[in-house]
Amino acid sequence: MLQLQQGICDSPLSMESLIKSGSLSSDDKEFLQQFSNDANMNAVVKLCDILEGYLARRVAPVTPSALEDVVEAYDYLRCHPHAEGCHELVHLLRKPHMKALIQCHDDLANRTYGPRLSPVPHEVDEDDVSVKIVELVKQDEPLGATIKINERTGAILIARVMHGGLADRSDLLQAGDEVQAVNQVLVAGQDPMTAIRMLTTARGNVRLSVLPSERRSSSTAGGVGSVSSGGQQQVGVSPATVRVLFNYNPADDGLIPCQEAGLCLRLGDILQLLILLVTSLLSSMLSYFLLFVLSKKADSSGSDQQQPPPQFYEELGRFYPGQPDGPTGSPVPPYRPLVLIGPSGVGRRELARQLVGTDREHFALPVLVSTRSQQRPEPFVSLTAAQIRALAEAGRLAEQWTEDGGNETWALPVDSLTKLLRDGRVPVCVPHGPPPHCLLGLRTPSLRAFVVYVKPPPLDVLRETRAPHLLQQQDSLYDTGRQLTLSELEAMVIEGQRMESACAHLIDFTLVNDDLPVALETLSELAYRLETDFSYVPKHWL
Ligand SMILES: Nc1ncnc2c1ncn2[C@@H]1O[C@H](COP(=O)(O)OP(=O)(O)OP(=O)(O)O)[C@@H](O)[C@H]1O
Repeated sequence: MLQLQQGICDSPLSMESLIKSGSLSSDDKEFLQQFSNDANMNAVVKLCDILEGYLARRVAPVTPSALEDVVEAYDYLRCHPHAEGCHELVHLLRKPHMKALIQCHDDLANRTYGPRLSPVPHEVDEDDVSVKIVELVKQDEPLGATIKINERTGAILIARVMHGGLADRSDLLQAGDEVQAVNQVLVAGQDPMTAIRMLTTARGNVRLSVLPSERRSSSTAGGVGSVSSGGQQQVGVSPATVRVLFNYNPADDGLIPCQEAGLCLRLGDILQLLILLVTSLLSSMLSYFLLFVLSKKADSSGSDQQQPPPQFYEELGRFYPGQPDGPTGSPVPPYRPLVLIGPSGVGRRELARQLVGTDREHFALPVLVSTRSQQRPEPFVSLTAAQIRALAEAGRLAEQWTEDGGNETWALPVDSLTKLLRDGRVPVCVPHGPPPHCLLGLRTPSLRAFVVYVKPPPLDVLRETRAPHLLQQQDSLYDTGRQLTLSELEAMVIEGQRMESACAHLIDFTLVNDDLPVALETLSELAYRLETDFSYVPKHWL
């Protein structure tokens, strides 16, 4: 039907001339006459004209990275909740389908809906002699592979195979294969543009003569320490992301074989390990690195510190990856509870209270349960000891402790946190006990708590910022009910150092609490950014 309409649009006179020609019977002529006079038919033809005109127009995206701009605007508005009209916009931008729409825009603008390229290989083997004949059936779609020229030999090589493209689907071509001929026309030694032209213009059955790369056989052999024909040792480490648990500067290390090639590591950094082709120098560097890591492990295993299990990390998607497990089946925003740890008196409660005060619709202190019956400033739900015990036995408590000489049992129920998360709010928790124990029920795959270590500043800054006369002046501002003695400040610094080194593997962010308003602003920015940026979590949480 469309083709017929298109034919009519293309040649408006052809119908007329057909009717006038003597080749049609009178019935056919009458039918065509009625057909061409029909109002609906004319409307359809007009519609075709309009659509054709519209399709001929090129629509260009205003920006290729709308998501970035939106995230920036979202962050800004979240940190400035009092700006006029921002509330509604934040609410709108928070919606998962809004993100999907913007992401879709960017995908179209960047044409990322097509197949993705696999990484460029570093080396190509050239010693093979067996020729492989590959036959592909190619219509209008591209080959799905890029080629490059080996400058030394002039060989035309497959540089990359696009994921999901024709070459990839055929499973017959591999990065590193040398293309010798296309449809029996030799390309070896020719200008790569000629080869590209031949590959792009060829249609139907395309026959390629290729010298296979050895990469395929060596990579499928896999395994640690397999040796390829090039004499290079291939380490069978799959790409992995790990977290650095200690500071390391190669310049301070007298044992490293090549200091210039050493990596500066900072505690908490995320390292991505890729598959390596290891030359002898790199091999010795890697062995050194592994020995170094092992000796670090051995160093600390002598102490009473709890050893973290070896853990790989994974990127957590940003900006509403959306988990379809909301109460109504709708996606839940990817909020994570914020957990503040730190030595006693460092200001965790103060920061938590103030953060919640900046945006009560978004942040909340989780409701505790207790056997206590009288009220306290912080809200809690009174339960019997048996009820709390039942929750503990069912694994529904993130933390439990006693107060008043063991007379009162207190607990943080997991449900209190999940309820807030489901309501689209971020729970801000201040665990009662010391880490790492207090984090066991919070750093779980379902809660994925983000741990902020509130670090005391150096003693002189502590003395300055927590001086009694300052506290009195700031009473109204900070609601400070507690004055710390000098010995408490000293103990805070020592305890802070111990906690930081014992829990390094559990800390996601270190916040120095020197100036309270500055620390609060950093915490608030971090909390909002966490919702829009990538972050790393242990792989087994996902
Ligand atoms: N940066 C700061 N400058 C000045 N005073 C501060 C600062 N941070 C916290 N404070 C004050 O220090 C006191 C202790 O803070 P807070 O009660 O929050 O500590 P905490 O870490 O929760 O300790 P604990 O775990 O023992 O309850 C409070 O009076 C608080 O107002």
